[in-house]
Amino acid sequence: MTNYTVVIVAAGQGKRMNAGRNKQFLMIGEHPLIVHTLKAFTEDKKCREIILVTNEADEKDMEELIMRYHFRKVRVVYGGKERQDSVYQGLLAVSDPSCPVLIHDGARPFVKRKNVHELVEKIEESGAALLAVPVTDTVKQMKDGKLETLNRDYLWAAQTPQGFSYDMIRQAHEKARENGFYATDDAALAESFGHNVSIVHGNYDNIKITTPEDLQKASAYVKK
Ligand SMILES: Nc1ccn([C@@H]2O[C@H](COP(=O)(O)OP(=O)(O)OP(=O)(O)O)[C@@H](O)[C@H]2O)c(=O)n1
Ligand SMILES: C[C@](O)(CO)[C@H](O)COP(=O)(O)O
Repeated sequence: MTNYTVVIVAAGQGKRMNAGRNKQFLMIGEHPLIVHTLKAFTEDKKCREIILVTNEADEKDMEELIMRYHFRKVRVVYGGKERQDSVYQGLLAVSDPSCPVLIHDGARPFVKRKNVHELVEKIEESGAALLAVPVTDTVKQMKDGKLETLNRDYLWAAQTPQGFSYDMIRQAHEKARENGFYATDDAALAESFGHNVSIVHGNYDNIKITTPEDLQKASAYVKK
């Protein structure tokens, strides 16, 4: 398996967490959220470079964490208004465009190395892939007053990391910026650019910490 780069986006506001500060610094067990996420990659020999995208206001605290935990291979850059803008800033900072690039939410601390490696192998085969899990609820679509039940056999919940060959995802981001197109994940940009994106079956533990309830679940998970 080849080496890879990861862009970790952590420049959000954490509004739905309502903690009065960026949720990335909230404690899960003994460590801040973002430290759990960083460790998933700093401890992986296949990960060559980590671009950590942060807010200007959080830069000092992020640098302090990086020093305290002796994290190597991490470079900090500033993000943008939307998640997609932050990813783009991260992509601009990547040193080696010949490696596949993974894009990961700082807010997903429990990604498993096995899944990351399966993802990188799939990107080597097909150029673009994401971790996702089959949806377990019945999903309804309400549009123009009409309710429809979507066929669950075809539905997957998208997670991160999502990974791509560097040139392809950078071009997809640039095209989206030209057209003012915003999507909630990076795979959607590759799809809109006409690329096939493969799914790698992820893990239900790879949750995104979005609300106070997620933080409680995460704390229970690390205790276990
Ligand atoms: N302008 C932004 C917005 C989001 N993110 C990052 O994208 C990930 C997924 O976003 P989300 O969970 O929505 O985080 P927040 O934007 O912080 O939360 P909220 O939407 O509740 O404000 C997070 O790691 C977040 O820090 C980012 O880097 N830059
Ligand atoms: C990219 C993502 O994690 C896929 O599930 C998700 O869309 C990002 O979260 P947001 O709340 O849409 O920023």
